[in-house]
Amino acid sequence: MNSPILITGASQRVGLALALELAQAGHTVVSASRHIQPHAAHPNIHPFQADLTVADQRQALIDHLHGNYDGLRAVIHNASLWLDDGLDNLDTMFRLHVEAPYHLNLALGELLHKVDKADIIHICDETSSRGSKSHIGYAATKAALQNMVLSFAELYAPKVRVNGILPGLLILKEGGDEHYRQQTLKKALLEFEPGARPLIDAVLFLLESQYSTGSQLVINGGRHLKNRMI
Ligand SMILES: NC(=O)C1=CN([C@@H]2O[C@H](COP(=O)(O)OP(=O)(O)OC[C@H]3O[C@@H](n4cnc5c(N)ncnc54)[C@H](OP(=O)(O)O)[C@@H]3O)[C@@H](O)[C@H]2O)C=CC1
Ligand SMILES: Nc1nc2c(c(=O)[nH]1)N=C([C@H](O)[C@@H](O)CO)CN2
Repeated sequence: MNSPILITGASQRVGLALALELAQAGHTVVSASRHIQPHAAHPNIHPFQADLTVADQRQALIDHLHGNYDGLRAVIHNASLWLDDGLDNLDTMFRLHVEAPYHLNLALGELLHKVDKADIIHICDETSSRGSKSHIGYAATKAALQNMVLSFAELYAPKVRVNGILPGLLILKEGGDEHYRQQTLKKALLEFEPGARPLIDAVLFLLESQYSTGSQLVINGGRHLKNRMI
């Protein structure tokens, strides 16, 4: 059976590392993002160019999956923009973090139900459960993404498991200064920049897991325990 894993936002950084790991393990990966990167080439990775904030392009991805594959092994919602606050940015992040996963999950349910075990994984953020005064809109739209884990887990059980991953720091934004880097690292008990590995490990765990649905895996280096008042 021809049942790939769809990863949104796999053109760079964490999503790309995840796509390569799954492709090297023998999975077919459909990678959907706005840009197609030559360095992301792998015979098992099938790139699909789409801006997922645009309804027609999102629908083209859905039609492509229905037209070319018999089933879907997993959908991983990784595509994201970490934008500053502002009305336009809030709208863009709402369309990417909420509207796109909502429509994709509903439209791809039939394909997911065609395989024996299927997974949907929402890549959220630890700020989706505690807020962020510097990225209010980002945290709020990721919170909605986190909330949809619960609804879709209930809707699609038992055949499709739906889980969330809440990372703290993975990879710092390029171009940040050393002071910002040190300040950010110090926010966790484990004071290093972990890269994509913790998220890849969490995805591999969920893909193998038989008994997790509607759950949230937090990978934040113990950030919630740092500088506690008591
Ligand atoms: N980096 C970190 O420390 C942390 C990351 N996370 C989460 O982990 C995930 C991976 O993080 P990271 O690798 O840093 O994310 P990046 O911001 O580096 O990459 C996000 C991906 O989303 C894609 N994307 C952005 N806009 C759109 C769009 N409109 N349509 C389709 N694809 C889009 C980008 O590709 P393109 O530009 O080609 O469209 C890119 O591949 C994200 O969900 C992020 O929120 C959570 C906590 C911390
Ligand atoms: N889509 C993205 N989301 C997030 C990013 C990013 O670069 N792209 N970065 C962060 C920060 O690294 C943060 O965790 C530490 O300052 C959060 N989300």
